[in-house]
Amino acid sequence: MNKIQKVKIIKKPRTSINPASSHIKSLRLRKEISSGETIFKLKKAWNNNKSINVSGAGVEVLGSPFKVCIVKHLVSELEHLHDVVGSLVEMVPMPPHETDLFKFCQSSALASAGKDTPVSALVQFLERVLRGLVEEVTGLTLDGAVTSTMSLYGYTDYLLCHDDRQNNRKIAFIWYLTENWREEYGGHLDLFDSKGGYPTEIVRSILPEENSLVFFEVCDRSFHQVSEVLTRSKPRLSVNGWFHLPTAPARPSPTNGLRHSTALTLKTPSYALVESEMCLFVSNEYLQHDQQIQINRLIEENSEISLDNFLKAKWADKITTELCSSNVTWHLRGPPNRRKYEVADERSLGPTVTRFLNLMKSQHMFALLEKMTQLELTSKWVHKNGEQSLVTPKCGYQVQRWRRGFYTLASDEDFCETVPVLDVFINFNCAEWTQESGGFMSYIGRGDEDENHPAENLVNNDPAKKWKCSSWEKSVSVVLQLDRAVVINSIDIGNQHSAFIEVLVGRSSSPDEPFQVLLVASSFMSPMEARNGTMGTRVRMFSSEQLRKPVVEQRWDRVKVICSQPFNKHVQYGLAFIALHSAEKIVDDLVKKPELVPCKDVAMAKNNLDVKVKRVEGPLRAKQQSTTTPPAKQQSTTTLPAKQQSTTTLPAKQQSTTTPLAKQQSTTTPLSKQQSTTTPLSKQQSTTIPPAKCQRTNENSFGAKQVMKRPQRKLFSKLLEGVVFVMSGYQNPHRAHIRTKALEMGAKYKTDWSVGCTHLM
Ligand SMILES: O=C(O)CCC(=O)C(=O)O
Ligand SMILES: [Fe+2]
Repeated sequence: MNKIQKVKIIKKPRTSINPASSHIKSLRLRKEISSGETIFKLKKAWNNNKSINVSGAGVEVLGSPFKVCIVKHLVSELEHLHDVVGSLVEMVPMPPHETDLFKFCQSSALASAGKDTPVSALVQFLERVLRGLVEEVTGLTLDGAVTSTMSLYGYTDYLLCHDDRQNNRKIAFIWYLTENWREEYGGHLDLFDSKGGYPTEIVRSILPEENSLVFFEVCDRSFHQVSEVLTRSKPRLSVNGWFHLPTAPARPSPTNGLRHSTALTLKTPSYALVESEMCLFVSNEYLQHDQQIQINRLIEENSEISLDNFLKAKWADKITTELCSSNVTWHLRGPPNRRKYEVADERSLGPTVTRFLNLMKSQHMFALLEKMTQLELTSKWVHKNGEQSLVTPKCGYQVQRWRRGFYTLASDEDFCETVPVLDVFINFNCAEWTQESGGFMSYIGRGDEDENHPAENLVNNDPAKKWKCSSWEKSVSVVLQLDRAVVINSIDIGNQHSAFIEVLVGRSSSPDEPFQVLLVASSFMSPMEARNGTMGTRVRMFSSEQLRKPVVEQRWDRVKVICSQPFNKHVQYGLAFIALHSAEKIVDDLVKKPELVPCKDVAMAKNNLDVKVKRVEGPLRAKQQSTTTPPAKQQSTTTLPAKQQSTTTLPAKQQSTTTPLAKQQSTTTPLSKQQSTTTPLSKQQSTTIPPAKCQRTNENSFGAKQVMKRPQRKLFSKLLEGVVFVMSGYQNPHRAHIRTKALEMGAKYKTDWSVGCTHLM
């Protein structure tokens, strides 16, 4: 039986537009730019870190805050440029992307477009003409290949402060393509000054004028951002990318994490306060035992909770008035590549706020939170190595003020890195807050794991790679395109924590016909296993008897796999592998180079999934941001340490609202390798942003969430306990090496697949 070399994922339908490459071929640099005299001046300034404005040629070089070159009217033929932009916008899908760092629409890498299309012609223009110009000005010899994408920033889109240092990028460029862009539309390219490796303030804002080009040297000072787009009238369009050095050694991307001390200083609770303060401030119902039990139950289930009217109205009002008073001194907190919001100087706070803060950091509040969460929040004697020590949880807090344009980037370092944390916050001055007002607090999972598990992994025969959803959704699906239609006689499926897997089939020749079920939804994990996270990597093999007749007797070239996990919301699930077998002979040549374009389902699912609150192996990350025009909003935040693991939540007795926002991934750089989808631009522009699980900014609502999970340590020799594996396709010595390692990790090895085997490697 031949193994069908799985798949390419459905390709975008051919557009009716004929290659408009002729337009692009006729794009020429405006001749004043490349005159010998201009280039000489620019080169000299660039090399000496000096600024020069060759105004006659419309070109400027900046020596600080880092080396930047700004070219106005890059190409001479504006009509041609309009044609090109028109074709590109129609041809290039630009799905929306959002992380804590950015929100915009972006195409996949333009270089992946087929030959003889307007896109490939544009890439050639970038690689030849633009690279030539950049090389002349900078004196660098650059790699022939450019990494480029098309980006579209709609209303309220932005890209926060970053330095572009990734993947050996040497020169970044942006070519702006929207006609008549005006100052009041926002979307400026802001350049930051820096000090000691940290961005400090914006020293230059560049208007993204049509047909202007900016390029700059990517270095540890190249901090820049795209300010929020403030117009609904048109999107900010650009082609942007990076040139690399030809033989730059591959080195890991700098983390850009620039470790910054946590915003909070941790303190032990105060014991001075009398308990009556608690009854004075906190609404009675939250002090009642049965309410606390109910709250605890909900926290156990969801790991977060929002308690409306946590404080008695009278006190909440007093606090609000004091916080809004002009007596309070607010300081902006940075650095801009990490956060931007204001923090109150404690000494300037009014008496009620101070009293309230004392309550929040008192042992009584710790005890109340302990009752609600069942986390260990009060001092405990701990026996360790025959000795007893008193462990006292600590808290850190801030009184923050948020307004339009403020943000924090997700970072575990905002919390203690090694200690689990309970995040607690209370909002003031946001009565009648609407969704339009923005300012949500969102909890997001690590996106970087998800980036490692794209659907492409299902076609790269690497057993270590899997396809996983990036955060929980009841079901996710992927469509695989085979090289030809065949009868599928049997299927092997390696599970990755899905409870059920269903396989459907279709034909590319009849795209409108619904998929037909080939393998009915089959159980891979019991509800108990799913909840406990055990036995999530079973392999099951389905013979033709287990596949549905008459479907199994017919030829199909599309395979849709639907995975679902209704029992455990906190697991990234998907497929480890799927192998389809056919008795028909498959022509090797056709199947060896599967082309993979993730289908819309995946891209959409990914977008949808990424925004959900999820719990993955690592700590959850937090994001706070305010992007629309709200009245000034105030938040106060208290973080308390915690110990146990728990999950997401909903409100106790009163309602808490979770409101849709947008998708977040926690990658720290704009996506340069996006999936392409079949969604035309016109559709995407009207795409509503996928829902996210966000904490609504409710007036006087109290929110709590455990944001870190302590990984359970396991002995190395037990890491693969319970795994019984067989190996296929590995040659010695690699084979022996893997086998030995797996055995050392507690797995059992079998030479052939048999009952009891759990993994096929
Ligand atoms: O569009 C711009 O002005 C800058 C884009 C950018 O910085 C990026 O994509 O990394
Ligand atoms: Fe950038």
